[in-house]
Amino acid sequence: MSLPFPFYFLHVGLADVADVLLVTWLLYQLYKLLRGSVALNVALGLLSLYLVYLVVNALGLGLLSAILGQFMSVGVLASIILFQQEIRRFLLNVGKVALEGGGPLGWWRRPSAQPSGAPSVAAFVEAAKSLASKDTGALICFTFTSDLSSYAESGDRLDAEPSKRLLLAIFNKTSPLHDGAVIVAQGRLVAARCILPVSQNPEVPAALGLRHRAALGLTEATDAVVLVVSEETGQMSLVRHGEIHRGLAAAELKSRLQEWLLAAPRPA
Ligand SMILES: Nc1ncnc2c1ncn2[C@@H]1O[C@H](COP(=O)(O)OP(=O)(O)OP(=O)(O)O)[C@@H](O)[C@H]1O
Repeated sequence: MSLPFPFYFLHVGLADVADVLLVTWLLYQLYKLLRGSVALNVALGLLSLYLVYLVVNALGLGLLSAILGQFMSVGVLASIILFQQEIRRFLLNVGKVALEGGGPLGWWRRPSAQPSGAPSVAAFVEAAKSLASKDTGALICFTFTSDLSSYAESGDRLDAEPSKRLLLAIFNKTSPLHDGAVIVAQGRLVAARCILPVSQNPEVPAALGLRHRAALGLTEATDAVVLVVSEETGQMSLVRHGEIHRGLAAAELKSRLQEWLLAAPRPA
């Protein structure tokens, strides 16, 4: 069925309108899923390449069109490889909703039934101070819009209220949970012993070992803020957007963390 307002050369039917609305909704869900991660930049790069391909094709530039066409023909396979983390996360969420039930909207990134809002920083700062004074290492990641569930899955699930005592118990050198990172989301300790992606940036100072490189790696790929306590030097650092702020005093750590956690966008 055609609408009563056919455009000049287009015949717009109701099915076309529904089609466009569905694609818009899908693209919005995709944006929400990728927002805050490098995958969004990759997706935008691929989209730009596809638009160039369409223009080149329409202009009839044979050679360029053939070259870009080669990329496009392997596009689906390349996308699966490039977005394997996101596809896995998406399928995990679909499976979770199928098992636990829930409405049709927001199923892509349904927030957990945890209290929302920024976590109180006092417990983290007090724990960091105490760990630093005993030269005990720690790695604590605060997540905002980026979904860190794939990293949380690499460790042990906790879902606990953050407290200084609990953080000290986790990072105690004799604790089976002390290795790796703790992930904090929506004011809860989600998981411990998590493995983070290590930064490959050649400009990272050689003095920084794997703990600091892991903090940098995560913040290069996501909008997380990471608190690091060095086992070697007892220094406290904060990492955000792939940048490290080292040797912070407790007061500075507290004010920066407070500022960053409050300024950060909440998940949709
Ligand atoms: N990819 C990773 N994800 C999470 N934690 C990691 C990762 N790699 C290393 N770690 C943690 O860092 C510890 C090793 O730290 P390493 O001494 O190499 O780093 P560092 O940056 O020099 O830190 P420190 O100053 O505390 O010694 C490991 O025992 C582990 O707990």
